[in-house]
Amino acid sequence: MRAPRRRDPHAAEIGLRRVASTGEFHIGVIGGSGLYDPGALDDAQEIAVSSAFGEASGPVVTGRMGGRRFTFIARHGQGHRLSPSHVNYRANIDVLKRCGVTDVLAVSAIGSLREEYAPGDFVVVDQLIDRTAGVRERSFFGEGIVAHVPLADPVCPRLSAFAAAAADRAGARVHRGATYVAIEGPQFSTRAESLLYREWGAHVIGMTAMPEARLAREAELPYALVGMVTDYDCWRDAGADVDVAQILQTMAANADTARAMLAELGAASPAHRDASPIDRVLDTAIVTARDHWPVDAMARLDAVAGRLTGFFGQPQE
Ligand SMILES: CSC[C@H]1O[C@H](OP(=O)(O)O)[C@H](O)[C@@H]1O
Ligand SMILES: Nc1ncnc2[nH]cnc12
Repeated sequence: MRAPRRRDPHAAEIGLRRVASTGEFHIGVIGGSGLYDPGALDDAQEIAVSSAFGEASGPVVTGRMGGRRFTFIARHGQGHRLSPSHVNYRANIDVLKRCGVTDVLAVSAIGSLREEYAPGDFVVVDQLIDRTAGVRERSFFGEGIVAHVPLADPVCPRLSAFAAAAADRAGARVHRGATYVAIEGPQFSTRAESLLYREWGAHVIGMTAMPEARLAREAELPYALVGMVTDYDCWRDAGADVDVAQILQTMAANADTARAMLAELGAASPAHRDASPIDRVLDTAIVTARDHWPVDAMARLDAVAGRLTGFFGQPQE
């Protein structure tokens, strides 16, 4: 599906500050490798939204499915131009927050580190191990305003349960609960690394969930990750080691099921969702004394932490 491209009359407004929340459940979808569009959205609009954190991966597409609002961004950009190390994760999350999303569902291609997670299966991840190299921007905070959010449980159990049920209804074989190890890439792992991650207890592997999940948490957005297994990485004695052709072929075969999952999610989600503790995680995370918050940092955080900083120094709460 190609949504009509247009400059929304409110785009400048959206680029400046987060859209006032209507209290409506609004799902932001980050589409990974092989999922460059969300499927048919009612009243689809493509909007270029600017971010205080640089260039997002591309414009968002916003519209409705099953009555629910979805806003979609392709993680690697249209045409898959951005490597996992070059995705601007901060800008993507900032842009989704500016669009008023209440929750973020990431959809990713993943390798399997376990025999029972077979190519084509969907895996709803519940834990993350970060093996990225530390070069990706992993926090919105630190330049003038310091915050330490809790990340013990990096995904939202409610959104994960909604997504798992939707994937079931879309006809996928679904595994609930798995530990995802995020590597820097862009190369795939060595055999020794793959075997080591299995010993660590990881079940699946990818290159993008970190720092995405960290940033969603800082932006007070409940985050869930549905992985689609594309390969067995390189730990098995039998079978071929992972390569991109294998991944893209499996993704091509499963992208329609992923879109069906989104449609099912829209059809079954409540119009309004109950509050989540993640919605207010910054209440107890910011350590910098309020009278030391620099105005420029407050302006940059107007979407991510707008609930606390307000717009250009005017606190909203
Ligand atoms: C194209 S193969 C490797 C690539 O696929 C996964 O991307 P995403 O998580 O965005 O679906 C993996 O993390 C790598 O970035
Ligand atoms: N084996 C693998 N390693 C890292 N990222 C992946 N994405 C899909 N398969 C992968």
